Amino acid sequence: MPARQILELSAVSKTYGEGSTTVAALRAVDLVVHAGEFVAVMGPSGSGKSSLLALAGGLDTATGGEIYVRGAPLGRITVAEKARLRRRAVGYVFQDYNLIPSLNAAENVALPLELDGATPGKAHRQAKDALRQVGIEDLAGRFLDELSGGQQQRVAIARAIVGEKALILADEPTGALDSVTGEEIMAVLRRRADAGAGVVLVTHEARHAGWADRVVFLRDGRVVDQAQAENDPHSLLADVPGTAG
Ligand SMILES: Nc1ncnc2c1ncn2[C@@H]1O[C@H](COP(=O)(O)OP(=O)(O)OP(=O)(O)O)[C@@H](O)[C@H]1O
Repeated sequence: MPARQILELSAVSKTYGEGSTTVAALRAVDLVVHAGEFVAVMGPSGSGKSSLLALAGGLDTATGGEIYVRGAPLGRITVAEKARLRRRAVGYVFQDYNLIPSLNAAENVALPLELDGATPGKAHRQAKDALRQVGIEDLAGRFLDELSGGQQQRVAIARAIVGEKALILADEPTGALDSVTGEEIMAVLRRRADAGAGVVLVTHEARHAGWADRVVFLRDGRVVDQAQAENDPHSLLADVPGTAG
């Protein structure tokens, strides 16, 4: 039986602005991510990687085409249905973490579970487990201003993986981490995919893309040559100044 589709982008386009200031960030992008699949998205700065992730996570709306998360068309479900789907099924690691300063690390991680109706005890247990997976269980009671940038980034990753999300979307999730911790985070994402999640990672580091089953390369808002990227992501980065990792 073929693996279940977790995410599908069908002819998705995204333009920002109007008239002479229009920017076409994505142009007719098709992409399917199955359960158990870890997909890396690479490409030069401005090629549309963050836009693709934001649309897939329902944080922004497409200008054209349709996006399906676990079969639900994001452009055609209600705002409430979309909010529920995002809470239950989607874990998102933001570039700027998006954590809540008045909550401690464990509370930040537990929040999406509690919003979704989990008891505080169960949510806290799952939050502790997610913090353990990213290596900072001992910092569960710390507030954000007591954590380093890298530790905050790990809290953000824990929040995205907590509660066995079906789809994990991570936008450059290792920027504040040293290379050893970065590799550990890749191993965490790999394990989530092996356990059945669909994982999409935006990265400019070829060695991180090496953890993925498939590499999708974007250029000027279009998907170019997945097969080549799969065989040798370095080759696709070679002519892009400032992106070789
Ligand atoms: N909110 C916005 N308003 C206007 N233009 C935007 C907005 N967000 C992105 N863009 C433009 O859309 C294009 C794609 O941007 P996007 O951030 O998706 O690229 P990226 O590949 O993630 O880049 P980077 O690697 O630098 O983060 C760029 O030309 C960018 O300037």
